[in-house]
Amino acid sequence: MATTNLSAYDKATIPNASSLRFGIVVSEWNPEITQNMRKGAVETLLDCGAKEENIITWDVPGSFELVYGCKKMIETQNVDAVIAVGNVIQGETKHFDFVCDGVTQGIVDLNIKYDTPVIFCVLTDNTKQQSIDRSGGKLGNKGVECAVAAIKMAALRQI
Ligand SMILES: Nc1c(NC[C@H](O)[C@H](O)[C@H](O)CO)[nH]c(=O)[nH]c1=O
Ligand SMILES: CC(=O)[C@@H](O)COP(=O)(O)O
Repeated sequence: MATTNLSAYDKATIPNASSLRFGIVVSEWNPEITQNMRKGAVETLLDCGAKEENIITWDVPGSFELVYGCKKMIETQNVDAVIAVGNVIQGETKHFDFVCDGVTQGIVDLNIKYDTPVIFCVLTDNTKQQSIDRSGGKLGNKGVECAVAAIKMAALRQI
């Protein structure tokens, strides 16, 4: 059963992001996918009131490096939330499993260790087409979904 549209959101249900700072850490693997998600995330943050100067974007080599990149973003950039953007596609070997497990557990650990939410914007797909469909294709854009999550979690952090 395919997922629902990832890009649907109701601004009336989203806090205003005008006072919030966001970090976005983007994997360079599969850039045609990750750049589309980054673009969707930035456009959504801006649409919900975020200021362009309050969105800091860094690149890392691959999804496995997202964990360290998000760690440094939290430690040095005074952000209210971080969006980790990556795309892992199954190849011939078990490497897919280890990368996915590593980035997943690493982001979980960051959410436990730091008081800054890290949003899991990592597509872990069987095929390239699945990734295309979820990064601005027929199923929407994961970056949009994760930008909304980042705003909501940043607002929760301020309680
Ligand atoms: N195959 C994919 C990778 N592999 C690279 C790792 O993420 C990592 O950079 C390397 O193992 C060095 O530590 N990364 C992705 O993001 N997507 C892939 O499909
Ligand atoms: C997720 C990966 O690292 C994978 O795309 C690499 O491909 P392979 O498993 O064929 O080496």
